[in-house]
Amino acid sequence: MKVTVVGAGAVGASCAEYIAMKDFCSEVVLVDIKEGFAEGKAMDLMQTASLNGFDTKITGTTGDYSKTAGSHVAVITSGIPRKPGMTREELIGINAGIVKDVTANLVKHSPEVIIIVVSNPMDTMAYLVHKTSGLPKHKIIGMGGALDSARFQYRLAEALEAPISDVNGMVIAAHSDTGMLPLLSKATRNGVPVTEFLSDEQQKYVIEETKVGGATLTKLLGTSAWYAPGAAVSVMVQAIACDQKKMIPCSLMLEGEYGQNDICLGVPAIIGKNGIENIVNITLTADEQLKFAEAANAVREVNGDLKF
Ligand SMILES: NC(=O)c1ccc[n+]([C@@H]2O[C@H](COP(=O)([O-])OP(=O)(O)OC[C@H]3O[C@@H](n4cnc5c(N)ncnc54)[C@H](O)[C@@H]3O)[C@@H](O)[C@H]2O)c1
Ligand SMILES: O=C(O)C[C@H](O)C(=O)O
Repeated sequence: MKVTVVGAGAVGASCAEYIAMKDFCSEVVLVDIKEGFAEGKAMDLMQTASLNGFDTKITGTTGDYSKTAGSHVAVITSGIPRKPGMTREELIGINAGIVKDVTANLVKHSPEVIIIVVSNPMDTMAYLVHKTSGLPKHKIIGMGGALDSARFQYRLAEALEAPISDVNGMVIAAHSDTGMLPLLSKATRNGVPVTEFLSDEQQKYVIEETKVGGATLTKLLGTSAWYAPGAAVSVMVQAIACDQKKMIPCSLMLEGEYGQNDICLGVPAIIGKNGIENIVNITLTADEQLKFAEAANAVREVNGDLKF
């Protein structure tokens, strides 16, 4: 299994590192536009192989996509991250052009590739890849829900004063500060609804802190996060590489599901060797349905700024 990661910056390198550490791929190719950067990151990571005990071969290239030929999966992390005080949506002006070019290069050299879109604003970038790549819809997967769900579980464990392994929960809808929808109604501690343990105030705290999880880290770090994003991507790549049929919330093209059409938004999906193998329809409360529709309206407005 060959995986390409475009963008050898914070998220790209973290994702390559987690993929290598889990040792389920034969090869990871890092691509960056900055001269020598991907080569340097690849060499540094390879020098951890004997220390960390993995056999995955990591190579780097400055924009030579022939080196990515025959990739099964490609991850797009190229583009700029936000700074404190910015929204993800403000990145569209620069990142749309980058994502469009990178997609064309990837598909040219790996026509069968499955693309995982990470660059922000992610739901809109996933939509852009759908509109420009010519790939079938099951091969384009936006990464947002896996990360947001991990942050939801972190906040739930904190409020419950429980180990994270006791907690389960999922975030759907948009990967944005306002459009995220943490499904508190379905979150559990070892199968027991968390709503049995948390006060209304605690529930509100968990939801709000989850939604601004990325902004909180951006404020602390001066740029956006990379460890949890890299780990979230590695989980998705592994689900494909090992045909795990895992249910992961991903941003994917909706064609009637959840009452939406012609939009990429986060919903639970079964991820396996073919990419998106099934879209899972779950029952939402009336309030959740309303919030999902509001998130869709906001993403649709951002999509309107795209030029194909
Ligand atoms: N979807 C998510 O959950 C999620 C999570 C974290 C970050 N992000 C997004 O991922 C992107 C990357 O974040 P980061 O922190 O790694 O940024 P970064 O600046 O550390 O890395 C980005 C890299 O992309 C490279 N790049 C730029 N244009 C390129 C091109 N045309 N071809 C190849 N490489 C190119 C840059 O040289 C840089 O090394 C941002 O848009 C950020 O908002 C998304
Ligand atoms: O917050 C950001 O801008 C980066 C990313 O989308 C995240 O959620 O960490």
